[in-house]
Amino acid sequence: MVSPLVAAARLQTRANAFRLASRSSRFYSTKPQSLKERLAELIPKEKENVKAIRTEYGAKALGQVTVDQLYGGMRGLPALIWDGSVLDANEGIRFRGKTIPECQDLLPKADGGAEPLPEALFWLLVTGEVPTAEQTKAISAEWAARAELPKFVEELIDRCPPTLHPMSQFSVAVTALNHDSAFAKAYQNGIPKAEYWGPIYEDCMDLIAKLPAIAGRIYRNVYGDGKLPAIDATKDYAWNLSHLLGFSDKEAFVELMRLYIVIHSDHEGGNVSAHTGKLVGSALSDPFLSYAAALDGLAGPLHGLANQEVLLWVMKMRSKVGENPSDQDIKDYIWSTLKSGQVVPGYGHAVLRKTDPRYMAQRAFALKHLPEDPLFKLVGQIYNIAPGILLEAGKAKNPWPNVDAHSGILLTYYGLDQMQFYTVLFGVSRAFGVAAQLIWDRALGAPLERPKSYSSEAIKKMFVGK
Ligand SMILES: CC(=O)SCCNC(=O)CCNC(=O)[C@H](O)C(C)(C)COP(=O)(O)OP(=O)(O)OC[C@H]1O[C@@H](n2cnc3c(N)ncnc32)[C@H](O)[C@@H]1OP(=O)(O)O
Ligand SMILES: O=C([O-])CC(=O)C(=O)O
Repeated sequence: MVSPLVAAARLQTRANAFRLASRSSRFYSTKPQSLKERLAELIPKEKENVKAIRTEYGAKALGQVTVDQLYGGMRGLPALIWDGSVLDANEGIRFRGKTIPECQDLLPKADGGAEPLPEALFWLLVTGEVPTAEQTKAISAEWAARAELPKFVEELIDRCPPTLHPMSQFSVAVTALNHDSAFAKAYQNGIPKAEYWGPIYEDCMDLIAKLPAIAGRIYRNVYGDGKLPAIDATKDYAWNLSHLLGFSDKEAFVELMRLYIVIHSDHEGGNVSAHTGKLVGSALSDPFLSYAAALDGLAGPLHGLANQEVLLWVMKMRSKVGENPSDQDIKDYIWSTLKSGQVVPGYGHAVLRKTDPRYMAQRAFALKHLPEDPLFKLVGQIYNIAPGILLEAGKAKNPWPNVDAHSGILLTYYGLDQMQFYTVLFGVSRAFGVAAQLIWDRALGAPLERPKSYSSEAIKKMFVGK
């Protein structure tokens, strides 16, 4: 049974597809309209839209800023613009207005696949439109064609000691891609501001295309014999990522990667990685430098590294309480974590106040593909217990699980059990949202970010006696 919302979105998509198909057959007899061509059409309209909003509402206030917000990590502070995705505290993420189930329903799939293709999600994030199957395939082919790494970047990764955390290796490699940045070169050659988005787009496409080769190389160097297969230009992005990691023979793993990249791609503008990418990009650092900075933020345990921390925590729990713990064993373990001053990884969120729909999407995947897996059952048991304890402890504003509470056990099931590597996969995914945002920021001429900071002394002086 399809909800009215999904049915309406489907109709809209079919209308879009029809419009696109007829436009492309009129103007491009052999090739479908490319993402860059569509973007070039959308940018002037969006510039007009922003101009109109600023003329009409530019002087309106969005609310008050409290002193607590300055000390409290700016929670709830309205400070950023990003159209790609919006997070509702109770409902979770929508990509260009579409929920995760709607994306699963509407976005093109691989032949024989059931999960949406990340290529299509990128198109959606950039344009707000669902691409046709043909356009999605064209992105797969384009990314495959751009996938090769410069030799010196391969050597740089090969020289990293295997003891260097995979996220640090990842960041080093992405930073080094700046060597060939089209934007950095164009800037040095005096490109005018109105044209920035063109080379930024090229860099973003290169960035996303090269991430599987970086991730695969790190994985094979640290956990294998360092030898990598060639990518297959006829396959999709997630298949090639799986192939470079050594898992493309498991069709369900490839499907997992498709879902994984889609759900981890973007989480509105204010999360640490997305905001870091935007901030660094605002200095006109190229997309490689901007995304390396974003990766460094993603590598923190309160953000993307939490997926590694969850699995470590679950494994430690298992070694303490055994394979089949009672509810009481789990309760005691969670309390011992809290009493020792640590967070329960995978639980809580800065914005969400209900179970993360990304957790639910992964749970649905597990119910379909690995319902009897003992680790999946354990994670489900923890889900039944942890929120009650976090509520009783009374500190966390959100006692429910986030995306990171589930991803590790899915990867472990398929044999990817090297948990230090997990955040690299998150980093491959998050590039989709950050890249889409960098393209639009430069297209719309977003300025250098520079908010005001205050000293505590200044705050006291402002309010003393008032
Ligand atoms: C992809 C992602 O980034 S999803 C998030 C991944 N991170 C994790 O799963 C780590 C565990 N969770 C947390 O640390 C937090 O919930 C965060 C960082 C995600 C959100 O932080 P905040 O917005 O500050 O949460 P909140 O306002 O609820 O925090 C209030 C208090 O509850 C604590 N708290 C929040 N979540 C948890 C948790 N899971 N376990 C224990 N304590 C928690 C906070 O540490 C804070 O304590 P303090 O007052 O002593 O500083
Ligand atoms: O939104 C946040 O702050 C953290 C998060 O879940 C993400 O970035 O995916």
